[in-house]
Amino acid sequence: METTTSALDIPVNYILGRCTFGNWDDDDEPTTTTLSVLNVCYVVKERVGPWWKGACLRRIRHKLVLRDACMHLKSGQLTAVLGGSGSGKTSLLDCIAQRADGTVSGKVYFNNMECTPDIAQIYMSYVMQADRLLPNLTVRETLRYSAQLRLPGNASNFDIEEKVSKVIIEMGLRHVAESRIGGGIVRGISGGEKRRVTIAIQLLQNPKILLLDEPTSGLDSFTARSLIASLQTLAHQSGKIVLLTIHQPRSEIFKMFDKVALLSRGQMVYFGEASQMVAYFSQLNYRCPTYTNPADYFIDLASVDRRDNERQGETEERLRVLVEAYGNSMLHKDVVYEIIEDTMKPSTGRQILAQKINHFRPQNSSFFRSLFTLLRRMTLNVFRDRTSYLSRMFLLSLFVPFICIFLGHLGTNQTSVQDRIGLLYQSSQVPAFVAALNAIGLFPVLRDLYYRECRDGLYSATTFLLAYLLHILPFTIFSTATFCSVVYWVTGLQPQSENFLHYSAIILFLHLFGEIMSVLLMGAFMNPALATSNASIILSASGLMASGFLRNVEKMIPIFQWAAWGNIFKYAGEILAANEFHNLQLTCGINGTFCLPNGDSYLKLVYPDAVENMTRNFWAVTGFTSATFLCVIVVFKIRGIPNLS
Ligand SMILES: Nc1ncnc2c1ncn2[C@@H]1O[C@H](COP(=O)(O)OP(=O)(O)OP(=O)(O)O)[C@@H](O)[C@H]1O
Repeated sequence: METTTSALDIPVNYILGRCTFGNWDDDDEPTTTTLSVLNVCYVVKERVGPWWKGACLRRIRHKLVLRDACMHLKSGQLTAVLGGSGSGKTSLLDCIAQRADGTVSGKVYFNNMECTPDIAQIYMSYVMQADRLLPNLTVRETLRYSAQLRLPGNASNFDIEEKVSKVIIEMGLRHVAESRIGGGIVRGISGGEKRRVTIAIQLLQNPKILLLDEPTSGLDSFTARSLIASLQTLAHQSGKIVLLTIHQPRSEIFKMFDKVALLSRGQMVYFGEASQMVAYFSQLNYRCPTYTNPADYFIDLASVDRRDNERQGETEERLRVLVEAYGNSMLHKDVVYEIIEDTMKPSTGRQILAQKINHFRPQNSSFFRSLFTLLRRMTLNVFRDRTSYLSRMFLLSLFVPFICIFLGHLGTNQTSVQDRIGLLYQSSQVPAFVAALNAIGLFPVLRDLYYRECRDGLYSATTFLLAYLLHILPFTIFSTATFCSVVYWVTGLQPQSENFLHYSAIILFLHLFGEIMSVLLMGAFMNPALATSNASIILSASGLMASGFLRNVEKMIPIFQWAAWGNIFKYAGEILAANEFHNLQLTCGINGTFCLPNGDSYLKLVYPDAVENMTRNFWAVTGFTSATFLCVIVVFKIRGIPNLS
């Protein structure tokens, strides 16, 4: 294999090595990486005005978030982006990682080659502010599943275990490797350890560049210091570029930075060696007082004081002078000169790199491998969560005693007709509702993890949703079987096994439909509470309008009749009615009042063609459930991946 080093400073065998068995980890290959940011400007659109005016009527305001940001970073450096709240730190990382929502101009170069989303996905890892981890897995399991999703398909189990153990040691997680992550209800590892797990996940891919947004937020100062020390070691020993944003670093942390970028309202006030910062500002007559943390002093210096107009004017003028001074400084000119000089170099390796890029995306690990990894991870997560597990298995069964006690054995007299209708109505509604409730408890955390991993390019919406559907299927089948077995036989519905199977199949489909509908709404709305209320309204309105148990559909106004054709409950209702009332013998009273001699007379009145349409209706129910699942995939694809912090 060729071992020449391209002009991009990436050995060709590094690229090729990723697809060779056992050689996907390039730790032993010394490479110099550069990351250059040249005159990056970032503009976002904001809609102004009350929401009820809608997207079209609200005025659009363009906001300049970053202006002419320039940075030149080399491997082995730990760089911090400092600045007050809203100064553009996160936006700068978003632009570098090619994840910005708005319009970006200027250039970002990776090893002197213009950075594209493909390059960013392969060589950069982005640790967002929030830890999105499954609470019921241990640290090692979390990393193992992540490795299976991230590493190339030819990585063996041994390779994966080795890599996982390595990052566990690297991030100082050995003592909690077998502990659960934990969450809001179950206590698990500490906040600092969760941050380390999140970083460790990104390190699995052995990125050349590690971007971290506020890695120390929410941590006490000791934990924050030890985390930054680990990142410093990572940069210095592994030769990575580590770029992080940080709020109020204590002075010991400040000393660990090799370089610092200071931002104020999207403009650079300083970019250079951390050790030169005090001298630079002293020469501008802003001397950091003795015994003052330089980071605090510089962040204050770069912030606008908005307490009153006078102070705002003063601080804005000071910032204008500082920005101008930095723009005219040799420090800035050297950075720009260095970037331009580097990018002018001939780069024969670019085409090779460009050709290879498509082959080494993480999602190129096979569809089935991703699907089974997700399936195993989701199943383990639900098995470990006692509440979710019990609720999935037995929540539907909780309704059984109520139904059985309330209705008892139905018999065949005239009043049993109404009891049957009530039972069938409840049978169609309850499973769908219970499924929606189960989804609300479990899906949001999986969805947020999907958003993060999908943004990292690990798998698609289809793989995720298919894995979700497959992992709930055994629970859905079990809880339906338990519910139907008791309700059906205790209440004494038609005793033939064929009828029981028809009844159970419809309950299974409705149970599944409720879950899929709920997932669809959680794809459309970020807020799970909003999704739940919408799911409840849709399911009750559908059952009310289309099932025919509360009101004969034929007697409704035409618009409702047409709408019923597009509703799964119409077909499910017809099947349940035909299944129960066809060939059912009823007894009449002795006082000669109106009497239905058998179930078919009831069907003739309310569901005239239900028996003939059984097969068609079964196909319709199957089709509706499948089509709703396809709609979920479409909704997730259209909605895209929100830029979660
Ligand atoms: N997509 C967007 N839509 C609207 N405004 C945005 C968007 N992205 C960034 N901004 C605005 O740009 C400014 C900088 O945001 P950014 O999140 O980068 O700041 P920050 O320095 O990271 O702040 P903090 O330290 O508080 O997280 C803010 O005023 C923010 O509201």
